[in-house]
Amino acid sequence: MRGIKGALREAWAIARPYWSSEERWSARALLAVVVLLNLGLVGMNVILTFWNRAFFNSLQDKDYAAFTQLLFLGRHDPEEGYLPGFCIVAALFIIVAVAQIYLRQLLQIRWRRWLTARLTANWLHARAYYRLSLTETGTDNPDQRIADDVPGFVNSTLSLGLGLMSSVVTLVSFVAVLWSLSDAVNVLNLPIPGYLVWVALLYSALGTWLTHLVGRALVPVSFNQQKLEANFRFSLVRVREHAEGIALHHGEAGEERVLGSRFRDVVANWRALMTVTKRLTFFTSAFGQVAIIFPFVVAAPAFFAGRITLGALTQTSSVFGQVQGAFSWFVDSYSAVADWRATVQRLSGFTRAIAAAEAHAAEGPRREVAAGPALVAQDVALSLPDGKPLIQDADLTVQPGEAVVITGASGSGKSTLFRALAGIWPFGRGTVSVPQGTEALFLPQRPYIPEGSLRQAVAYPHDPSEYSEAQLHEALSLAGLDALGQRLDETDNWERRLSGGEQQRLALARALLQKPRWLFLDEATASLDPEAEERLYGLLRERLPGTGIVSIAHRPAVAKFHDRQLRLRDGVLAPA
Ligand SMILES: Nc1ncnc2c1ncn2[C@@H]1O[C@H](COP(=O)(O)OP(=O)(O)OP(=O)(O)O)[C@@H](O)[C@H]1O
Repeated sequence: MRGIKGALREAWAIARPYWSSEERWSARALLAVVVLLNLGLVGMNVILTFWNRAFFNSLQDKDYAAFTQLLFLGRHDPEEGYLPGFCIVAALFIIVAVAQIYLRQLLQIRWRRWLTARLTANWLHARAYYRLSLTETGTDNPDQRIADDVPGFVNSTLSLGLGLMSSVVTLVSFVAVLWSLSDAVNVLNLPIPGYLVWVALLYSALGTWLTHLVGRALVPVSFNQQKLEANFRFSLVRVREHAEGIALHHGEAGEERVLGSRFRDVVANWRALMTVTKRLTFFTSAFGQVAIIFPFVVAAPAFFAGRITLGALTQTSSVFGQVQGAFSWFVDSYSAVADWRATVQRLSGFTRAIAAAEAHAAEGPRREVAAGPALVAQDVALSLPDGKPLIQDADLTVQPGEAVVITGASGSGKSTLFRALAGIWPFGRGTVSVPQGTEALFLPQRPYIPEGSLRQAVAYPHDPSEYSEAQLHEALSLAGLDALGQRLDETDNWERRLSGGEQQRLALARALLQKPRWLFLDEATASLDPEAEERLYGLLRERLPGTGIVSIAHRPAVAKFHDRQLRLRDGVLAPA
């Protein structure tokens, strides 16, 4: 119970912002209409049981006029009052059922749209996505949280909420009807008030309890099935993503073994699922069969004694069915509730992690506007996500047009310093001051190539329309990618299509095109052959004479294109 209370509180925390957002009035109005339509459906079900009674009475009485009236336009009975015809109720039922589902889906997509936009914005805002990728505190797959858990949360919250409401309303209204029918049906001539209600509730309670006993084994087994299927899919995806590595190692047999073992788990669990489902179906179908006849058996003595009509007998049966259906909703929904709780937990963990990342957003070396023309990093001390110090108070000043190379052993923290200079490393302190209005471009070892056309990839993150055709061609040609000049508008998975060296050339073309005032290169030419590396460094210096360059490089040949050389050793940045 406490678990449910906690889940409700967490769910409310996720849901509340939408229901009090700028869309609140349309959302609330839509929800109100959906609720009313739901209640309308329950109401029509009640009317249908009375209709059912009058209809069977007309059959028993061989009253053809009543029979046709009840089929079409309806009938006024001095005792029963007005009852609409079946055609009218059925038409109304169809319209309400369609409108209810349509508007509910509309509400679902609107809520999902709002929540997705908000979560995506928060995730991207203040670089929470980057901090989360560095620390990974229980937020394993943000993509899954946004793409799967948001619709899962919205859909199950609405369906469980509306299901609960209509089951309660159905239960209450049909119990009232059943109570009114109970007067004429009693045991051994002893009048027991609400006799049928007690029988129905006992029968439903017994049935749902037994269903629960038999069916509860299904929850962990089907949960496991989902997990095992996901593991199998994950292994398949790994083969696709690491196709080259596997092919180079001739690792097919090993992969087949892993895939086989994962799939054997899927099959074994499926067998368990089959066994539980078989047991459950035995029980539920037996119970379902008994349920058809049980209310007739209970009410039949009153019918044969002439105390109730055939219509009252069939009405008793259908009301009984409704009470039982509404009652069993509570038990049938427990696996849906368990899924919903898991979704709520994942989403609220994700939102908490984003909030924590946002709260720490101001941490790490500060970015400031420099007073002079130089780029200045001052007292930059960096640590790892776990707080372990990596670099002690580093200072670096780069004048416009000056080129500095930083070397250091592998793992000494060069890339981390590069991230700090870019202003994205969130662990540490110090300041990085960049002259006002100047642009800095950071090229890591593996350049980021966005989805889309090659034109967009070269201009990234700028709009390609900012550059002329000639400028784009020239930049590609200088970087040694002449052939790609003809394919500027081709949309492809360029990251996979281009070789490692070509991707680095593309990144250098970006620098030659965008002519930033500050250029940072972290092993950005490491995949090029030494001649190409030298030629491109020469070009950068020649074509971007006013640009301050900071390179991180291992190869000594690169050093000659720089004015100064620094070395990072034991956390200290000092002249080499
Ligand atoms: N997100 C992280 N979480 C934990 N440790 C990290 C993280 N990022 C980097 N490190 C650690 O920080 C140290 C410095 O890493 P960094 O990538 O800056 O080294 P580097 O000098 O650029 O090395 P290389 O020359 O091999 O590229 C390494 O020991 C690395 O394992």
